[in-house]
Amino acid sequence: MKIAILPGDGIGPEIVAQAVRVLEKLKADGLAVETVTVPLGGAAYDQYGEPYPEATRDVVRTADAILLGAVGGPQYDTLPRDKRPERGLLAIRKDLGLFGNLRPAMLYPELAGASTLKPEVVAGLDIMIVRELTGDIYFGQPRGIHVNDAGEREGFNTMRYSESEIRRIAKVAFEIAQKRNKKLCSVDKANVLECTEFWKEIVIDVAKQYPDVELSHMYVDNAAMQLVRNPKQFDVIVTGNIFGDILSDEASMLTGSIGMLPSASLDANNKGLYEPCHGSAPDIAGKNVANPLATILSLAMMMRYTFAREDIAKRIETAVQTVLRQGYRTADIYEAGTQKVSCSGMGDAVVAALA
Ligand SMILES: NC(=O)c1ccc[n+]([C@@H]2O[C@H](COP(=O)([O-])OP(=O)(O)OC[C@H]3O[C@@H](n4cnc5c(N)ncnc54)[C@H](O)[C@@H]3O)[C@@H](O)[C@H]2O)c1
Ligand SMILES: CC(C)[C@H](C(=O)O)[C@@H](O)C(=O)O
Ligand SMILES: [Mg+2]
Repeated sequence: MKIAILPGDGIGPEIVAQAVRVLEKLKADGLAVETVTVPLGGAAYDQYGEPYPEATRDVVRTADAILLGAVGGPQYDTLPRDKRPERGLLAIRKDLGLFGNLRPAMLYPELAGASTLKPEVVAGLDIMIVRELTGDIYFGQPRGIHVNDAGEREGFNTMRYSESEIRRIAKVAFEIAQKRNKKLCSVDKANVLECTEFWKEIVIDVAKQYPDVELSHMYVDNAAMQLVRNPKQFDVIVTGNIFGDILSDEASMLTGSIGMLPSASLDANNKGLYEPCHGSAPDIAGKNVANPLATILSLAMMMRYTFAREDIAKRIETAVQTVLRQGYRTADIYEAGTQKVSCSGMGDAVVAALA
């Protein structure tokens, strides 16, 4: 296994360090792992003047899988847009064709009280959000900020989806639904946006190949509401890039904290980039208080999806469950009666639980 490690910015290096310790433990137990660490985002800009430099590109293109922390920070927000950390992240996703973004929102029973929702609303929650990751308003041309015909400054982006882009993500979502509870909800804004009306049409067509999956449709505004009203009505959700970005952050809070939500970004051959759904959290960076579990759980997803090592994925997930059962909590999921630990303290606990 050749794994590229991209710590990134803010809390990125702190949380990735804990996942790397898990990897080192697996290596000590006999797993053949080779890692290479390269910068992305602000860290890459600082070193190379580019958020996705050639040195990083060369490594990630030949790696089997990539583990990323997070990118971004206020010190980079005034750079020209093409130099910003977030552009580096979009560039790596596009460059590697990572169109299928899986964001599972699962509640560990031990964290039922950490959710801001009533325990009975979230108990047993297990949703998979399938977010399209290389299209939509994120990449559509034209875009920019210009002076319009009326002489006024104007910002604009373009929402676009081609038929093949919709077909391939719908296929991923139907196949995941087939392996789960066979319920797929496609989220759109077909009542207003032609682009997503087209999305809906194509998803309905793809559904003909999956008669065993029950397909439903929901407008994104309603979906945002339903996710907090009755999240357990969902099994798999498939949606475009921008709606998926927003709904997955919303879903993360159902699980107790955004620090719990992992993700996989896959290409057509299950080569993947694995990262927590959250950002670089500049407000807590450098304090050793961030929750590393989303990153550690992202490593579990890597074992499952890229390396087809369900046994190792389960081993990591079981270790996470064990430390939660033992009562260890980082600040974001802390409740009275549990034991508060630092980011590296949580890493210690997970490594010990792996033994
Ligand atoms: N995939 C990515 O790399 C990614 C994702 C989202 C945002 N960003 C970038 O991150 C920067 C900050 O963005 P933001 O503040 O909107 O979102 P954020 O996810 O970084 O932080 C939102 C809030 O959640 C908290 N939080 C996030 N992760 C946590 C963790 N592991 N443990 C404990 N608390 C955690 C933060 O402290 C903050 O209060 C921006 O530059 C943004 O562009 C990057
Ligand atoms: C940082 C940003 C480009 C990114 C996105 O919008 O996809 C982030 O919010 C995410 O969810 O991974
Ligand atoms: Mg996001």
